[in-house]
Amino acid sequence: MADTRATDETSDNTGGNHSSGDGNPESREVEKIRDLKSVLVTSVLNLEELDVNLYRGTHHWVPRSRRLFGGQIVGQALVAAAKSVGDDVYVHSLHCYFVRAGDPTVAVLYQVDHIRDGRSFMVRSVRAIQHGQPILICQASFHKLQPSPLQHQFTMPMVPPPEDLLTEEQLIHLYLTKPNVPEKLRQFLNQRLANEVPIEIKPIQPQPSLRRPATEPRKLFWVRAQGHIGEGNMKLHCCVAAYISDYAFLDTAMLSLADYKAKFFASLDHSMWFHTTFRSDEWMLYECESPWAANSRGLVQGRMWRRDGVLAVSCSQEGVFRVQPVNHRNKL
Ligand SMILES: CC(C)(COP(=O)(O)OP(=O)(O)OC[C@H]1O[C@@H](n2cnc3c(N)ncnc32)[C@H](O)[C@@H]1OP(=O)(O)O)[C@@H](O)C(=O)NCCC(=O)NCCSC(=O)CCCC(=O)O
Repeated sequence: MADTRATDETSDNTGGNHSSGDGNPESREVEKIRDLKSVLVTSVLNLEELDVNLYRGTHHWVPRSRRLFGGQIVGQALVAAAKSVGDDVYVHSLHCYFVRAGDPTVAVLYQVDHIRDGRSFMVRSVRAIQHGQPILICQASFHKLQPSPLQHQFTMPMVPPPEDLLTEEQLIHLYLTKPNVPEKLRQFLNQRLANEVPIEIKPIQPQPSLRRPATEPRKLFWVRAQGHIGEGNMKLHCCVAAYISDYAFLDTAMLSLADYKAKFFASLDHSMWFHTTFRSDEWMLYECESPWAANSRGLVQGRMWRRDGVLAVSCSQEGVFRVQPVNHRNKL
């Protein structure tokens, strides 16, 4: 398969061959941020080894729900599992259940069990533990590279390139310059700007306001890790993709329902399939859709495309949604 990744010469020392260096001060600022090593690599996915097959992870960003971000727990579980396999195998899939809410005030322990080492495949089971109890159980399977003539993939949807689109932050700044933005909405948007999510997003069809009509439960956005990671460590890019894949994914299921908000929602499980090499610090198109929702649950499926059209990762997740009608008089 074609591989359009930047070489280390162009990416490690210069901040990569990213296209925002057009001479204007805002772009230079963005470029400076891109030069910094991603916090995902320097801290979030940098687990401390406590004992054989036992690791400790800490947090960087905690969602407004005050429960740990699911993508962080999955990403860290995959880091722990990947430490127990050699460099000649790559994760091809993982399957997780979120069984308890994560407590953001304490670290998470990751205990790895070696389930089987086969000739081609190796399977690991990881338990993420807090307060002596599992918060996540994860099975991850690794595979040697075994090329085969059996090859196909869907075609990437046609969308504008990331260079033609604004980031979520830029869209919020733009929106806040409008007159008559309700105070509650202004507060909400300023809170979003203060969020230190280590992910950058460029929506293909930005929602102009929070008051939106019901639509087809499908959305597309460009996404990448904030900061620089560089080429070379495919295991690490898979762990970063696991982190990224859970962000802004589950709410796809809510798009079909207008005039309701989720008073409680959480992901129940998360599965991923890794198909080929990619860079998680380069823009990837995340195509998210929800084929079904009912009975307080919704299913979402996602595909992450490299910008050269290669399907890199597939994901799926089911979540629980407890919804209530929005009172539009008090609505943001
Ligand atoms: C999924 C649950 C909650 C299931 O546990 P449970 O004891 O069976 O909980 P539950 O009974 O469903 O209660 C949960 C909540 O739902 C309420 N509830 C229960 N039944 C009803 C009803 N009929 N009507 C209205 N509300 C109902 C309950 O009162 C609970 O609410 P509460 O927590 O008390 O406010 C649990 O296993 C859990 O917390 N697992 C961890 C889930 C998690 O933390 N996932 C990862 C984080 S979510 C994420 O990262 C998504 C991405 C977010 C993003 O895009 O920013």
